[in-house]
Amino acid sequence: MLQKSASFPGIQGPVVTIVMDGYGIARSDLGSAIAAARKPTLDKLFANYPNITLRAHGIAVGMPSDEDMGNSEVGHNAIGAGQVYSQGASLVADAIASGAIWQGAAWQQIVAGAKAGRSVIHFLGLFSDGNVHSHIDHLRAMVLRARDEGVKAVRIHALLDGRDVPETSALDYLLPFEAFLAEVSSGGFDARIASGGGRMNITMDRYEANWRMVDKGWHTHVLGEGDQYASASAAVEALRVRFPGTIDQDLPPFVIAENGQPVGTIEDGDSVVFFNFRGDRSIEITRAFEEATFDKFDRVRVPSVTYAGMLQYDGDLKLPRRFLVDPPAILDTMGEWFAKAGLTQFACSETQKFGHVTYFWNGNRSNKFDGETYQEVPSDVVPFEQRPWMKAAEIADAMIEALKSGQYRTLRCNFANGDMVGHTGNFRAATMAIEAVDLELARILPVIDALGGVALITADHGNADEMYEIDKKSKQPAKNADGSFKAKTAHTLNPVPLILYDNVSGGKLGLAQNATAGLSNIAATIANLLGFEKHAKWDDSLLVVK
Ligand SMILES: O=C(O)[C@H](O)COP(=O)(O)O
Ligand SMILES: [Mn+2]
Ligand SMILES: [Mn+2]
Repeated sequence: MLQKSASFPGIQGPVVTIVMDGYGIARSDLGSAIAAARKPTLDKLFANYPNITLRAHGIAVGMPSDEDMGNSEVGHNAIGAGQVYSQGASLVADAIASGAIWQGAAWQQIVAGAKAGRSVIHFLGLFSDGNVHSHIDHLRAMVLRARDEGVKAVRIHALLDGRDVPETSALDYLLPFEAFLAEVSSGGFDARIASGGGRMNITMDRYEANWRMVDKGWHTHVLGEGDQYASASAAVEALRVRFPGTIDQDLPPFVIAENGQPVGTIEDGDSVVFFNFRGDRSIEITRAFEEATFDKFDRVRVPSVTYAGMLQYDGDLKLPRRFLVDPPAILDTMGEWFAKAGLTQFACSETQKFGHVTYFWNGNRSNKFDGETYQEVPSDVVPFEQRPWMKAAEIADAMIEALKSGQYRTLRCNFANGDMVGHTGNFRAATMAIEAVDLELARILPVIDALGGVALITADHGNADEMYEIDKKSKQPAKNADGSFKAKTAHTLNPVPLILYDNVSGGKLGLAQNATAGLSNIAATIANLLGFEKHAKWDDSLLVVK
């Protein structure tokens, strides 16, 4: 049981955590949609309330190195668990480096399954080195291992990124990889890219926002239906001419064919590895491969395959059944321990981030703890640069209603705007996204005051704080040939804010900045605000009681 705090009785009213997804602290105003936004409420918060910065990238959130940006999964895991676990990116890299992955039953079944059939392994996943959902080096290692174990053919189904990496970088990955595949295709081994498309166009939907994407992906990868090209790089070049201005993540699907025949449809007896390690965008396609009865779209033909995910994406649902590397065992989350203490908890976001404040928050578990209530506001299915306000107002409505109901001791929400609009690379829309969040904070905070509560306002990682690519050499914003700035769609390496909105303690409470303060210190801070000591496993609280 969590112990009652000896030094602080806890806030009488509700304790609220607001995650502004993708809101980092920019190093420079140039290129920051946050600096360019009109945000009087946030300006007042930074000027008048205790606030510090938190590390939200790299080793501080369980990534392999400090070159790795943060992301929603590792960020919400660290917030919710109050601890830092080695995350998928690190676990897979380590399993490959040590060779443990090849000794595991899942890899051996993938190889044995393929050999019992046509001896084909399909590798499907996000084709970049973003290290948010996947890493191309993991794919390369698996192709080589498959060859060395005597598999006859591999087929790669490449989801183009442009969201965790520069927005038109697909050829930087495809051309060297095609050369690599050509080089290893000898002595009876045949390795080719068979299909692909932009990750926000096909296959990688999340939280059931738009099953149509998965439907299109199935038709592309499994059935081999769609526009045909001679190679993936030729497809990308042609699609860029046909759809000018379309960035990689949005490119339409393509199928690689020879003499009119797709080179890599997925057939009975094949093996399939979905090589993303992150779960949110892996679950729907995995369900399409694994579920016997399935009503999300017409699969037309369901090949009988040996299927594995890089990790298990949902431990509660056991999805997928077979996986190459064990996921981090995230234990003792604040959701669990607050439930054990009998606290009522409310979580809300719109579809695009709903799982972030529920499933990621609770250590990648889809089942609720006792006393938790979840509310999902359905997201629009549109390009978010066209609706930068997204569902911020509706999330605020839900939070205000939940607050006023008096039913919840602690509440949390995620505003998707800074992140989802930041990923479009549209600077103007991103400023509006931040302005929308600011407007809604101005609605929620007075309600918290009226109830005698407090709020922690923070973020999971940066995004809208850096909307221009930074040139690696000069460290300055990079420019296009025409002199305009190069739009950046990915997350940033910047820290995030932690603001304590407190009008009830009379200045008794503050936040302690220290060199290692990070997202994993938030759980203990919330526990203290609720009047509890932190769980022994959680990183230290940042709350100062004067
Ligand atoms: O999945 C995505 O949209 C991006 O790769 C990462 O964004 P998120 O980590 O904020 O979800
Ligand atoms: Mn995020
Ligand atoms: Mn993001």
